[in-house]
Amino acid sequence: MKIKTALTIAGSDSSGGAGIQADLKTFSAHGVYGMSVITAITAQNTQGILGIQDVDPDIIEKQIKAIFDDLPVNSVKIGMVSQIETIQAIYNQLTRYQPKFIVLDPVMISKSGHHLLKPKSIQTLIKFLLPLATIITPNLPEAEVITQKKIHTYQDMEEAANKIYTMGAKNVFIKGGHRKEDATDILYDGQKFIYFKQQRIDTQNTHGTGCTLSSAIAANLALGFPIEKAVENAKKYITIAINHSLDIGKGVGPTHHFYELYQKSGIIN
Ligand SMILES: Nc1ncnc2c1ncn2[C@@H]1O[C@H](COP(=O)(O)OP(=O)(O)O)[C@@H](O)[C@H]1O
Ligand SMILES: Cc1ncc(COP(=O)(O)OP(=O)(O)O)c(N)n1
Repeated sequence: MKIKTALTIAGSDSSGGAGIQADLKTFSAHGVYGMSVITAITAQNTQGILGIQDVDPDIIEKQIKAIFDDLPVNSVKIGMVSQIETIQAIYNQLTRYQPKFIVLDPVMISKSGHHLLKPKSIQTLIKFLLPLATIITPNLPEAEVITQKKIHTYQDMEEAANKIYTMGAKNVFIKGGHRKEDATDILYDGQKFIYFKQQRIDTQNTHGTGCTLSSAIAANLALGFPIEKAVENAKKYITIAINHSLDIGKGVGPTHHFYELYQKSGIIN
């Protein structure tokens, strides 16, 4: 069997629950070979973020170049991009190498309330990275920022998906993890809205859910699944990962990436 590969371009989370660490665990659980470009180092745990150090844009470009000049890349996931210079570095290299699939998680603010994207960089992300996306995966607050409109109902989620689609993303997946009623997400491919219905799981341990979901989509695209099936599989994956989330640390614990769980579930062979 030919090995499939995925690249995450994201920030490091020292506590291992989100960012690069969650992405690589997710790739591994799918049997996909993971590679990483680190955009920023966060000193982070289940309680919050103590500090952020951005990586020099030049070394970000070199990390991307080092990978694409040597290794096959079946899909790319983009997470925390932090600042304008980082976005430009990623844009320069991805337009050069043109990977087939780009999953863009427009990470803005962590659950603990810290800015992971400087507010003045939002328009740069929308202008440069959004049009490169095979699929963009905003949570509700991120979709509200991108569309500049409040979202309460399913109808609002559909309207936001439609608006973000017109901005240039080929598919839009609005995540409902911040809904009170349920955790239903909606995918829009420019023609139809597909609902991924899910009851809320009663747990406080949801650190890294967005990172896990977006990297699971990237893993499924790398494995060759079409977009709708890739999202369906990823939604199953995140639901199992939250169901088995870990009560570790003093705050919001992380999701669990346990290869055998996914094998037993039938999502992964
Ligand atoms: N309590 C929960 N129960 C079930 N699914 C959840 C829960 N919280 C989040 N999810 C799911 O996790 C995925 C990530 O969503 P979300 O938590 O909104 O992302 P983010 O981490 O970017 O804020 C979505 O599929 C969402 O529906
Ligand atoms: C380094 C890093 N990247 C992204 C996030 C945000 O992760 P997310 O999956 O949205 O989870 P929460 O932080 O909201 O729990 C992060 N925290 N750190």
